[in-house]
Amino acid sequence: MAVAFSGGRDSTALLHCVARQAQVLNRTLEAPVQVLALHVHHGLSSQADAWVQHGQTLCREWAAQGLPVEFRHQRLAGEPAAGQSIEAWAREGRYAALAEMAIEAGATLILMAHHRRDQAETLLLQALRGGGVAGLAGMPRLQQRGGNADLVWARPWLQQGRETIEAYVESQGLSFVEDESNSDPRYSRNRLRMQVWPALAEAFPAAERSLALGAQWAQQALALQREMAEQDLPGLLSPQGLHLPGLRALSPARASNALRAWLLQQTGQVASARRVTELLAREDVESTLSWPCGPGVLHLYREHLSWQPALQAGAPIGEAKLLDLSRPGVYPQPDWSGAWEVVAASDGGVLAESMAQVCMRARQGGEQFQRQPRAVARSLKKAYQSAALPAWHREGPLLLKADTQQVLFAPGLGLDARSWAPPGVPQLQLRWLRLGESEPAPDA
Ligand SMILES: Nc1ncnc2c1ncn2[C@@H]1O[C@H](COP(=O)(O)OP(=O)(O)OP(=O)(O)O)[C@@H](O)[C@H]1O
Repeated sequence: MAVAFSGGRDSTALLHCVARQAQVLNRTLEAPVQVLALHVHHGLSSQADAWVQHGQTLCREWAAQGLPVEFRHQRLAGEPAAGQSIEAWAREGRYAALAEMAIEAGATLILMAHHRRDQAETLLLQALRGGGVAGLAGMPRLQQRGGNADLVWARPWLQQGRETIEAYVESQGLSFVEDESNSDPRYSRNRLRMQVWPALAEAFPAAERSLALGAQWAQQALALQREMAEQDLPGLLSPQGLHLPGLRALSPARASNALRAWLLQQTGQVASARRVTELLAREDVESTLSWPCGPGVLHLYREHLSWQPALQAGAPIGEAKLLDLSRPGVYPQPDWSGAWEVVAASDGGVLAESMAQVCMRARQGGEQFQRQPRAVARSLKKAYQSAALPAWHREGPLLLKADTQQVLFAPGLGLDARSWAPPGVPQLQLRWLRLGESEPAPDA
């Protein structure tokens, strides 16, 4: 068993409490329980090394006093992706690191020290962001994450008042660290804690308890929503996708619920309220339409919605790869869910020898592209902007000359004019085909 141990007051109390119970249990158990204290160093605070040190020392002292506790830690590598908040990056990295440490040590249960005040704050913050039932449900007591069925995450103190934990820490004389970022007003939770909570608790003394109860009701409502979607979706799904008129035949609330559940299953992301409302209100269900949606593209075709993951420019899809495309044929590229089609032509193409050694890779930024022979090469980004190509028409890898890394072919734009062969001489035309497409992609 493991405790996610930040070194802060609450997880110090939880770790101590669990270790004491394990100590008592171990007197009667044949195979003694060892409590792992798992700490994540986010690499964000100048204090973080000292927190690791503190955790290590504390656990050693407790072990010396007979508590069955062992400290482990992991430092996060990398940094937030473009557009990702530091908080989200740290949270994701923390959960991944905790899971990795637990699995490595053979633990199947990780306890976290969130308590009733944390739950009340979560509900309030979600409400203030306009969150739906899933947000208002706050944090679950038990959960599995990332499809890993071997690991259970538990919050045993979710019904525990903050004061009780404070009293425990004091009575046991526990030392803990204070994270200076907990008073940084740039974080909404801190603003809520510092500016709103004191006034709220004074005006409504039962606020913490009542809000935590509200989260419990929302958890029930969330379970009902999920059950409803499980009942409604199978009848609406076929190999063509989700039948939009069938969906709209349901009551508005059920239709919206089923659509949101399906979009979440497909994209792994919560759909925006605007997207859901707009899809359900569409009259032109016979039209062929596509929208960027989460990490992919949502298509409407013959009354059915389907979703395809996009291979985004710059995404880490495989390594750069050297190819010989100097002969006509189809060259599947499973990493990219597509294939190169090379056909013999007498104009609009590139000389076969230029295709004997080409480099295929994702966009990295900084590439140049020339659209016309008498134009100048300019940034690929600008070329895309002026071509006003929707993102999903830019799918597929770049092809570059292997020696100079000059772009030969860009998805959606086609061949770079610097490589065009003179008309009339034998040459090759190139197309990027997406898997499952009978028609060529509009690059050609
Ligand atoms: N760096 C970390 N390493 C391990 N677990 C962590 C870390 N940060 C947070 N946790 C876990 O997530 C819970 C909630 O996180 P939160 O950021 O509210 O904690 P905190 O204020 O840093 O510390 P505490 O909850 O211990 O007072 C913690 O109680 C702990 O179980």
